[in-house]
Amino acid sequence: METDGITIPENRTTVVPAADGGGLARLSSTDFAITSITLQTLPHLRDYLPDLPALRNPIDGSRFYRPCPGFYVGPADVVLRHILFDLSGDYPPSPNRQILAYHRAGPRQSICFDPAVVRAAVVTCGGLCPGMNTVIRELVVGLWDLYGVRQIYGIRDGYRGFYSTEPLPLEPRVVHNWHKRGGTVLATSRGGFDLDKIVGAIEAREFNQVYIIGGDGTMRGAANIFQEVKRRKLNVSVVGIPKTVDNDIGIIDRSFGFQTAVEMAQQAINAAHVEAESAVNGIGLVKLMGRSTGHIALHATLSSRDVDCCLIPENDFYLEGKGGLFEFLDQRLRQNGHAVLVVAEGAGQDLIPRTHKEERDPSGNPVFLDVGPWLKSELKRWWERDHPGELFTVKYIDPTYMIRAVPANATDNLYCTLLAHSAIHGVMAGHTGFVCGPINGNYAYIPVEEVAEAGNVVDTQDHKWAWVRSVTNQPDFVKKD
Ligand SMILES: Nc1ncnc2c1ncn2[C@@H]1O[C@H](COP(=O)(O)OP(=O)(O)OP(=O)(O)O)[C@@H](O)[C@H]1O
Ligand SMILES: O=P(O)(O)OC[C@H]1O[C@](O)(CO)[C@@H](O)[C@@H]1O
Ligand SMILES: [Mg+2]
Repeated sequence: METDGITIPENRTTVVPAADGGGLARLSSTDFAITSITLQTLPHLRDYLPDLPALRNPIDGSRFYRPCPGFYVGPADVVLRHILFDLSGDYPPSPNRQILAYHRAGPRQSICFDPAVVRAAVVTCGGLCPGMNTVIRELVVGLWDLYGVRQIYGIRDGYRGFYSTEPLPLEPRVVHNWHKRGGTVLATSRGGFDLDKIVGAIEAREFNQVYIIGGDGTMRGAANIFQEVKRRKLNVSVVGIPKTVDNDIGIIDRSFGFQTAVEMAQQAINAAHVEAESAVNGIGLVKLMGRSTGHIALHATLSSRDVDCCLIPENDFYLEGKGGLFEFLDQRLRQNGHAVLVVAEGAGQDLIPRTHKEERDPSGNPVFLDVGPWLKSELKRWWERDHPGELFTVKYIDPTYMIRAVPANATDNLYCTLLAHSAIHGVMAGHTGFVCGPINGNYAYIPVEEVAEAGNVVDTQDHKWAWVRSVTNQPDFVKKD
């Protein structure tokens, strides 16, 4: 790849000889050596429109600050996918000790878009997540202030809004206090993805920058839009900004809004704890979001310390018999007089009797059976059967949308700002078909197709889950014969 006159090898192996004393190659005096770094290809509009101009970044002439040395990020600046290595073994598992790298996010000295002709569109898709309005706000203010872009539009109602609604003109005056509001002012929806109509509308409205805020489903849609835009050879940059309260998007460190949701979940857990502690044989049961992943439940459990057992979709559990949930709760109630259970909404799905056919939402996601009320009634049934006449209370709390329909906390707001700015810089430089996000704390550009395919589930074999088990001392729910 040729960028700004520097040739960078992408998607192929740069062999760094592991010679004695060989700097980067030799990490220690053991036999471990990184033999190569593979830089992921980052799509660029010039891949199919070779004659695009190279313009000076207008930040150079900013009235407010002078870019200092090192301000601009060059094509040789990379972020490594892994920073943890087992020098004696095989972690991370990679053929021939290849290390994956991504282009670093940030302002580029040379850009491809004349700000005067930029027509930017911003859309939000999928479920709500704290911080969506902050990202929209920062996209608008960043494009306006950093680059002098004046034509910025909000697409209402998610993907379907491209072809079914009028774009909403946005400017700093309009969005200035949006970061204080939960939800998305642009509104969002599931389903309604019609590739032809969406790209047709992008062409008809003459948008040349498309900022797509959404989760894993949205990123799969963004990958399709990017491919179709490329097939039509349109001068349109497409960027994904990963959003999901469930934290189920892979490669990036975490998604924005997740920390806020975990913080909100504490209120429910605290209430469940107070209720359980104040009752005779009290159980506090809290159901938390997490369609197919238990990240919210796991992090809420770790930060609370009041939780006795955390049930997640990635770790099957059972109720009856040795090593089961009831036996464990029996011990806890005898020891402490109360117990707190946190269950992720996707947990225990194969234990709940199904009375009707599996449903799907308009995006095709499964609609789950409600684990909370089922578990509550199972707990009552168990107690009445095994401890007839003894006092017992289950207080069930389902905060559902309360953990995601709030404004982002300070950490997430900062994160949203950095994401928006990263997206703008990459797009203005002509990159397309990418997602921006932090990898090991540093912001990178990742091909959207890679993000669309990479999920993020809780790894029950890693240290974090072991940590949960050491905090709760809950059973592993592995049946022993
Ligand atoms: N494979 C796909 N191809 C094209 N579009 C898709 C695909 N999957 C989902 N979409 C579209 O992406 C949008 C959002 O998808 P979805 O409802 O699954 O939410 P999400 O982006 O995963 O966010 P979250 O899970 O955090 O709520 C919807 O408009 C949906 O139609
Ligand atoms: O917004 P809806 O369609 O009710 O969907 C709720 C789902 O959205 C999420 O918040 C994010 O995917 C899940 O945790 C939850 O299952
Ligand atoms: Mg999703």
